Amino acid sequence: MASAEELKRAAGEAALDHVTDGMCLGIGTGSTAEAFIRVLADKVQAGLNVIGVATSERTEKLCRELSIPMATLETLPQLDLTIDGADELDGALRLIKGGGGALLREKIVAAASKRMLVIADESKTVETLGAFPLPIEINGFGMVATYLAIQEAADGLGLSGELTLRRTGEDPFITDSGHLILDASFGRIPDPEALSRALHDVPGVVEHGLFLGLAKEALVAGADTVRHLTV
Ligand SMILES: O=C(CO)[C@H](O)[C@H](O)COP(=O)(O)O
Repeated sequence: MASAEELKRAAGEAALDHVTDGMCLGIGTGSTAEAFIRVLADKVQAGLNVIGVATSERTEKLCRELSIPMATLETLPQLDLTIDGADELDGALRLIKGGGGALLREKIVAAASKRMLVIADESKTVETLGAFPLPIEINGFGMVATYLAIQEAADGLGLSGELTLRRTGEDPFITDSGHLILDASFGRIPDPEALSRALHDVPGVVEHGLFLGLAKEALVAGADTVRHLTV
């Protein structure tokens, strides 16, 4: 049986077929995105000409270490393709992202791209989003008020569950943009669009990890093959 690492690498290798010379690439965050970055770096070494925009400081550092040419979204605000992992994807390619804490930049970069291609292994596919706790990036100011307002918004949709402040050891986890993350264990999310709107209506919510209508394609690595899903 293929290991998780092998599946991530298979998805990363399959993603290379979608990368062509001269592309401006959004580059995702997480272990699957890192598997892609490593195979991309080999191609760049062999002469592929691309320029990347990272979705996190961690990705930026790895890409630079591997000599992938990098730019910022300020200098390159329109990208051809973003390749990124996901924590969950459903049949309509709606995603939960942010397990690695990079959801805000990931969403900005994906939205600035003509295409978003998700890379994942089969374990990430679900019927209904929500088994993975939904990351919600919030401003530190008034965080208790924001916490309560999120609970109220979720209650209004019939969703309830724990909201947990993400930590690194004893300290709150701080995102690359200086915010906090609440991980929301709502369970099944039958109407992700309604939850997205409700969360965006809460002052203090900077962004959430529901990626809706952004990904039109995914490469999902299973034991025998990598499936190319489209919507
Ligand atoms: O959204 C993300 C980071 O914010 C990642 O894409 C997501 O957490 C999946 O990570 P991995 O490939 O390590 O399972």
